[in-house]
Amino acid sequence: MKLNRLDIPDVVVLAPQLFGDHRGFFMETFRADFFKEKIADMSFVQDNHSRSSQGILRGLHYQIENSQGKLVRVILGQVFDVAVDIRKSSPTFGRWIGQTLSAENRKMLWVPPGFAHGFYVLSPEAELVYKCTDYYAPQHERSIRWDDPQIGIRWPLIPGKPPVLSEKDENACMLDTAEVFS
Ligand SMILES: Cc1cn([C@H]2C[C@H](O)[C@@H](COP(=O)(O)OP(=O)(O)O[C@H]3O[C@@H](C)C(=O)[C@@H](O)[C@H]3O)O2)c(=O)[nH]c1=O
Repeated sequence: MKLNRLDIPDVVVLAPQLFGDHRGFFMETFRADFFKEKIADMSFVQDNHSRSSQGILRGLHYQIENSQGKLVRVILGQVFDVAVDIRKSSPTFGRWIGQTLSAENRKMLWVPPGFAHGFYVLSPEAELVYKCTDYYAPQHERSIRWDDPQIGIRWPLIPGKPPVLSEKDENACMLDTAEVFS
């Protein structure tokens, strides 16, 4: 597993080692010992899987209590995946990291607790799977606007494919009025 720390050091891109042969390929996508030693001493309690069509944007989501760390990968298609640091005391508060994750590049993004997460679908269809360090807690769910100018995410929007949002995400608030982490 190759590990690459990004401009926000807590956010990590992982690239599994691929073993290809005449049958196809094999790769390890998660090992608790590696994760604990190299990234964070946290355990995962929930796995999620979602499918979305091109132009769908989900985010920017977080849970203000039971904050979830998420280990995200794409098993079909391609997305632009984003983590935003919303820890008030962090030197990188309000900054974002974006990575293209695809079934082809097999990269994974580690979005730590204390970050908001979202993605925009670049391919005709995309399926995302992600492991979470805490359980879904709808009462603590929050959403920040994907296009908050204070955050300034440079989404690689496809011409003619403006982001399609859920009603919850349409009504999301800006970072300056959002509940954030201390
Ligand atoms: C997230 C989630 C949703 N649900 C249900 C609630 C709802 O009826 C349906 C769809 O939920 P949502 O609209 O919140 O799904 P979605 O917009 O895909 O929400 C997800 O977005 C990405 C960006 C994340 O980071 C995730 O943590 C999660 O917030 O699924 C669960 O049962 N368990 C879960 O863990």
